[in-house]
Amino acid sequence: MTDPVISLKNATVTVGNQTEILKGLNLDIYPGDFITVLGTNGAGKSTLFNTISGDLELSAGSVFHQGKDITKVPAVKRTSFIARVFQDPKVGTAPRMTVAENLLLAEKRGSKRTLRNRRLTAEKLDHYRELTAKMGNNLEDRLQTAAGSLSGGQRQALSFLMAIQVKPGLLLLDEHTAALDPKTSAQLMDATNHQVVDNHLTALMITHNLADALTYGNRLIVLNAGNVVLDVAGADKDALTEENLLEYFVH
Ligand SMILES: Nc1ncnc2c1ncn2[C@@H]1O[C@H](COP(=O)(O)OP(=O)(O)OP(=O)(O)O)[C@@H](O)[C@H]1O
Repeated sequence: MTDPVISLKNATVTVGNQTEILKGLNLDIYPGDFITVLGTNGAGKSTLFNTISGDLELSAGSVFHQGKDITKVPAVKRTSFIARVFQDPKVGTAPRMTVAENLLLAEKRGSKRTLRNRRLTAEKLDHYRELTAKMGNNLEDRLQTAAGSLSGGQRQALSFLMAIQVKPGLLLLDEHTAALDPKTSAQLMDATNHQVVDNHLTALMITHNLADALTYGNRLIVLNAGNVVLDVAGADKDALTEENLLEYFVH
């Protein structure tokens, strides 16, 4: 069987007065997995992402990347293979730079982010126009607009494109459509799905939207009190209903 992209073994995070917020969690993420992640507030979803990205150290257990132990590898080094999109449209883009400049900046994942010695050629602009047009929200007409002047939906679409500009080994989507109005959110979700599927990305997506969790992805996990309480894929996932899922939402 193929090696997992990321493996968490007995991942444990303890804070303050011995409070465990991840409790010996085990999870194997395989190439091409698109996993929707559900769970009550405080279940440990963001903590899970923080341990994968390296922003939070494990108190016990290990993280492996393609079989290599990366438990002690800092977040900054993991950006060469892990990309993340956050809930807040303001995070992830440089507000004073144009959309095109932001995309140019994102072309070198993991290395120092500078525009020195890099130029926006006509060829690049054509490529960015094509890329942004796929997001379905007229971002392609705003390539020369400062990111800070975009609508929330356009800015989030830009953050998303920047995250996948260089294909990441793993894409972490941290409620990336939650701050948007329902129509914009649905539209970005649809574009996200196309990009993940068409580019064979491996992705985890935290959402509180049960319908989205059921509709998208090949696999679904539910976290509760710092552990995975449901992990289903394929036909088992397809057979799930929102009522089934609610049974796992216990405080
Ligand atoms: N650095 C920290 N110190 C103390 N407690 C923390 C810390 N980080 C998270 N927690 C606690 O750990 C639990 C899990 O938090 P986490 O943010 O991972 O939950 P979540 O599932 O992402 O929740 P939400 O859906 O509200 O975003 C919560 O009870 C939270 O208050």
